[in-house]
Amino acid sequence: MDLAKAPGAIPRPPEPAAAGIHLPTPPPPAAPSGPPAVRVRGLTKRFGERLAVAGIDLDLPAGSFVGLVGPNGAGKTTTLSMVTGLLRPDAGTVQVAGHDVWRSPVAVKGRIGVLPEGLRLFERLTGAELLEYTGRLRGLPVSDVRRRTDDLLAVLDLTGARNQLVVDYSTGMRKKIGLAAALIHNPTVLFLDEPFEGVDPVSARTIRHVLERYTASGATVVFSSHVMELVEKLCDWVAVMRGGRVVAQGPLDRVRDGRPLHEVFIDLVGAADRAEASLDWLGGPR
Ligand SMILES: Nc1ncnc2c1ncn2[C@@H]1O[C@H](COP(=O)(O)OP(=O)(O)OP(=O)(O)O)[C@@H](O)[C@H]1O
Repeated sequence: MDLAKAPGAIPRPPEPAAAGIHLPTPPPPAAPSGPPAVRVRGLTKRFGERLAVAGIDLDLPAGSFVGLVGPNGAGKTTTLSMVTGLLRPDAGTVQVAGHDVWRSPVAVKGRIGVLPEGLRLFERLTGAELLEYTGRLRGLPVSDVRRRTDDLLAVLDLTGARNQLVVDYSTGMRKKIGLAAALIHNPTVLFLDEPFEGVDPVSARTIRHVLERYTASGATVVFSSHVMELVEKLCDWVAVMRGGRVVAQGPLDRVRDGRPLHEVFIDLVGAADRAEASLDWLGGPR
């Protein structure tokens, strides 16, 4: 299949000199061989009184596998929605592959694939029809669309369900067909919000293989997750959010600093030992 060819692939830049948990606002990484996959400056979003994203800066190098992590309500989905042009920021700028998301939306949208949280699919199409429709919307020739549809369905183990209506797909199958739709135009940067949520281990492994193959071609994946083991296994770059701020970002090994990621995460997000507070009745006499 032609996913691995990635014509727009940008070579992976060297690691920046300094970034990690001891430097909450690290300097932007050097990117001598091209623009970073994502460059965010001062990105801000308020919902009423709530400051969901508080003026964050992010520099995600091209060619990396990026994990965006943080506790519930940290601002990950809001950030990804603004970075992918789905939600207008109150302030700040976002560039993807060197193009401003809000000034050049067409240039950006042609270069990205998105699997958003709570993805709505065209339920009354079959899996194959959904991919063919998406490919045609992306402006691909019919012959390419057919070939890519067959390839994606095969790699994602959906060939047997190609003529089944999407409404009848399971949660994991929906994630996989959504991923296929996000990949069909061979984007330069792929954004995935919780791609492994509700997915069984076999489907998760299939998705992982597809993503690893895709990044090996020089493309960039940015995904949000709560599963530190997965982030540790897949990612070479992480950004940690808490309360609408980026509290650490950089190469995984630099952020981890020799410790398991979940320990670093708990330190960074300041998890209090709340479970012991006031549940003395739980498990007591009934
Ligand atoms: N449409 C909205 N209207 C009002 N508040 C919102 C809206 N979307 C998000 N928020 C608030 O913004 C904050 C950040 O939410 P967001 O969904 O970005 O967090 P998250 O890190 O993705 O969380 P989770 O891991 O639980 O999915 C939360 O306090 C949330 O309640």
